[in-house]
Amino acid sequence: MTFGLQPEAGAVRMPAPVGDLSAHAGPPPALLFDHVSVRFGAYTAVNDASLLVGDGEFVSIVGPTGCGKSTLLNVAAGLLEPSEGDICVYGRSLEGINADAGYLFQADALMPWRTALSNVITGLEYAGTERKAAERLGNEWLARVGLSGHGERFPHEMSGGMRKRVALAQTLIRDPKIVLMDEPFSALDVQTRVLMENELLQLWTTYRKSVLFITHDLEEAISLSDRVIILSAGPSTHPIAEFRIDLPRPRDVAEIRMTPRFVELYHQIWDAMKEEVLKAYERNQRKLAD
Ligand SMILES: Nc1ncnc2c1ncn2[C@@H]1O[C@H](COP(=O)(O)OP(=O)(O)OP(=O)(O)O)[C@@H](O)[C@H]1O
Repeated sequence: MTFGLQPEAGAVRMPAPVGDLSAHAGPPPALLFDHVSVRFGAYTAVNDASLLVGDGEFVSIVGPTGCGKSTLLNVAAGLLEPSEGDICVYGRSLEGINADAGYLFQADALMPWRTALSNVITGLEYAGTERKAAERLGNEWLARVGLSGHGERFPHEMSGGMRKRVALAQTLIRDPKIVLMDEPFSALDVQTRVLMENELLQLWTTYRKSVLFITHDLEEAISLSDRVIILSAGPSTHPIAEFRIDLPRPRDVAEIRMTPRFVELYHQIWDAMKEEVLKAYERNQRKLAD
């Protein structure tokens, strides 16, 4: 069975659950969800989910609201233990926090009492890096995310886009092999969002991290990713389809959205997703009526 790394060109719809890992060949993937289920009390949020992120691959997960996207990301981060199944990081079963992963959330996780530079180097400080060396590296990273000369600003003195850049530098300065991103740009205005998406792609091209990216936004998922995985509506979420995104790189996320191939992929993926979105919407309406 094709398991993600080399699906055929174009759209590849996979049966649910996507789960036969035995046929996966090649080097161990950065992340492997092996028949993962997550229950919160009697509620089954995720049921028998299997998926992988190859080394250096950019994979997005999309799905209806509340279906379990963040839950899967928390499992990958080691913040949440699966009720069943296993999560492997570069071939090794994960126990505790995923030390190979950096995490970027939707909400700002910057410390308001620290300057941009001081926020960027927080992780290095905890790791015991000498202050001068940490500051030198911190300034390099601020330059890489377009914030040269802004190191002394406090979070309240920066725009949402600038704060997001600081958060990105804060995550990448620790050189994680894997970056877990939970709707990192959803709070930004449309223009800033496009700028940040392009910057993320440039950084990804340079440093080739393995990325698992969660988003509601199908356009964002297609324009950034190598593969897009669709989750079913909750409860008992699991992958229902995956699509290889065969758009050329390097990409400009605004321009790529105008291309015929992008539009074609969008239609194919939306076709696979809309039934689940509708199901989730109807369930939410019923909950509100109860
Ligand atoms: N700690 C928890 N305890 C109980 N239920 C939880 C917990 N965390 C998540 N859930 C439930 O699990 C389901 C999936 O939640 P999750 O946050 O993973 O969904 P999501 O797809 O990321 O949501 P959104 O689209 O709103 O960002 C939801 O019904 C949620 O209420």
